[in-house]
Amino acid sequence: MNEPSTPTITTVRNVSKVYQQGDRTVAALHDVNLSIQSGAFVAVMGASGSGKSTLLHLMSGLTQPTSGDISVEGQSLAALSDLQLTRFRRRRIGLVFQDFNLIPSLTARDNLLFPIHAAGIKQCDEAEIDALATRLGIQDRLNHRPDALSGGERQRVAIGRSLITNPAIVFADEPTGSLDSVTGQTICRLLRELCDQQQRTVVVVTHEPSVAVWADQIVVLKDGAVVEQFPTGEFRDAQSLAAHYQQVIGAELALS
Ligand SMILES: Nc1ncnc2c1ncn2[C@@H]1O[C@H](COP(=O)(O)OP(=O)(O)OP(=O)(O)O)[C@@H](O)[C@H]1O
Repeated sequence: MNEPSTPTITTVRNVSKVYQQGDRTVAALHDVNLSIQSGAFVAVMGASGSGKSTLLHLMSGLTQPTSGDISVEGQSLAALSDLQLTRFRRRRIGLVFQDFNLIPSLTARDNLLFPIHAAGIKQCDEAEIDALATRLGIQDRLNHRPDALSGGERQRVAIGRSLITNPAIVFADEPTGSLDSVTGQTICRLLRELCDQQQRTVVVVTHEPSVAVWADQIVVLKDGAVVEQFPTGEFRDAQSLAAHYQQVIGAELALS
C-alpha cells in the first residue's frame, strides 16, 4: 500500500529577485524552485550573500519576487492585494528574527499577544496562552519587559509570538545568531520539538551546521541558486554535516 504523501505547505516556483540600488542592480535569486512539506523542519544554508534572507523574506510575503510565484497553503501570495497579503501574513505566517524584535515597552505577555491584537482577533484562550508559555519555559517571565529577560528567554517569547496565531508555517532568520552556543542549542531543541510534538512547519536560515543538523532537510544556496537539497538523516552530528556541506560548496566552486 502506498503511504499517503505529505502535503506541501509552501511552493516556490521559478522565483527570481533583483534589487535596484541607484543605477546598480543586484540579482539576489535566480529561478529558485522549492517545496516545503507540512510538518518539516528545513534549514536554508549558504555563504554570506548567497540569498538566504532574501528567500526567507519572499516566502514569508515580506517582499515580492521580481518574477515567479510563491504559494502558502495553496494561496498564491502574488494574487493578494497589499491589504489581503498583510492579513494573510499576520494569521498564517510566523516570523522569528535574529535580534528578537520584541517591543521594549511591552511585557513578555503583551509581546506574545501582539499578533493576536494586530490580526484583529478579539478572543484569546487564556488556557492556550498558559500552555504555550509553559511549553516555551517562560511562564514565570510573562510580566517582565524584554530588558529584564535573558537572550534565550527573549527568543522564546519571540517564538511564542510567532506561534500565537497558530500559523501554517514559521520562518526564522538566524534565530540563534545573537545567542551563546548553549542557549542556541536549547532554541534549536525547542524548534525541533515544535515539529515533532505539534506538527509545526519550520524553516530556519542559518550558516551554522550546529543549527542545521536539527533540521530534517537542508537546502543549500549559492550565488542566489539552490545548488543542493539533502536530508540530514545520514549525518550523525554537526561535524559530518559540515563536512558534506563544505563538499557541496567546494564542488560548486570547482565547477564555477
Ligand atoms: N535591500 C537590498 N537592496 C540591495 N541589495 C540587497 C538588498 N538585500 C540584499 N541585497 C543583496 O542581495 C544579495 C543576497 O543578500 P541576502 O541578505 O539575501 O543574503 P544572505 O545569504 O542572507 O546573507 P547573510 O548570510 O550575510 O545574511 C547580496 O548581494 C546582498 O547584498
